Amino acid sequence: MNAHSPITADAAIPASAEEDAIIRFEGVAKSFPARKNSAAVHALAGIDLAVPRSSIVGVIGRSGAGKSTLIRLVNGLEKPTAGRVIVDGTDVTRLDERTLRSVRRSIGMVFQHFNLLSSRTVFDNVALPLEIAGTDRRTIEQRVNPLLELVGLADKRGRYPAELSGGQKQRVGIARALATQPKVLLSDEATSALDPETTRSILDLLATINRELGLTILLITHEMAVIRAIAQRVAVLDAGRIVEQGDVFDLFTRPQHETTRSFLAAESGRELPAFVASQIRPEPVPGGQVVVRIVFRGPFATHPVLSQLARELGIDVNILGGAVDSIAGRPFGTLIVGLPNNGSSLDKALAFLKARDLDTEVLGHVA
Ligand SMILES: Nc1ncnc2c1ncn2[C@@H]1O[C@H](COP(=O)(O)OP(=O)(O)OP(=O)(O)O)[C@@H](O)[C@H]1O
Repeated sequence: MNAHSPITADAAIPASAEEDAIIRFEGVAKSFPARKNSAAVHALAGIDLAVPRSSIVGVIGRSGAGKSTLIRLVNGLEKPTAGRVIVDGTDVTRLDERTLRSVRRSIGMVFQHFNLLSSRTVFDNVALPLEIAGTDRRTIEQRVNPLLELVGLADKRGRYPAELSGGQKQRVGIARALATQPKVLLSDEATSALDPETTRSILDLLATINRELGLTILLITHEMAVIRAIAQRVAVLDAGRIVEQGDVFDLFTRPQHETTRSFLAAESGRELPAFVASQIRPEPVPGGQVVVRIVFRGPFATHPVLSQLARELGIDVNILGGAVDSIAGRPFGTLIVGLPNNGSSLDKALAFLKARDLDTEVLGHVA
């Protein structure tokens, strides 16, 4: 996959035009017309996004960024004002309602609030899309029972939604989304209503489904932790535009856009330790230290670079905080260090780190 690139809407280039994309947004815009008491809303503009077949792609954005609108364009619940949305070779923006209904069967969807029918059992909720499609009872039994096994609810087939926990309800929602054997699964904040532990188990289930069934998943979320847990690629949506997109590891370790950085602020090691945050200031402090964030990627994450720096350049390095972690199975570390506030030592230290392919960022100054 390509490294990520910050893009402006006007110069937007598909992340990976040559890849086998099962979903492709091409120059998509969506505006909602003005109404009596409200101005027109430009919900999306200049969207170019490719979702490779069998991948998990996340779209992250704040409330109102346009996430729901974007996902509703895939199953034709919204029509774009400009551009095309291609799903498995079909431009879904040009279909009549009847053809769209059949295409929707190849697109499963899971929702934040599960959207189960309270008067139907677990089995009958999962069977519903098959009944609507006119599937015979025997085939329904053959399809639904393994799906209940897959989501771990075989023993709950006769229960009603009110008798289930949030996590179990979402498992029913996932089984129902898979009933018509879709090519694509859309997830609209599927874990936002769940506690962290249940979130983890639902994300694990989605990852298993992706791996075992090869099902492509496009998910929208406002949480970086969700992206980090299961996505391979990510697009950051801000006020209707994709401001940055790419490989999850690259985006987490080399965020380019301010919005991405703010989403990452609470991620491990990026947050300044409280005692530094309370003292840090933008202007140099005479005789003080410069606070620098160093990001270690890949093999350098475990090298003793700082002790080399201290030894070879004779510069004191004061470690203020940090963490070593892994994203998508690749190690990376973040260290917050204090370096002497003296021009030549600082320049030498930054050049030393750059020569070892480490990213540095001057965050401010402390006494
Ligand atoms: N049917 C509609 N008519 C008018 N404006 C709409 C409509 N649907 C969405 N919008 C507007 O489009 C913008 C994007 O909304 P959208 O629901 O896609 O954002 P979102 O990122 O999903 O937000 P949230 O996380 O709060 O659900 C918002 O300003 C919203 O008010």
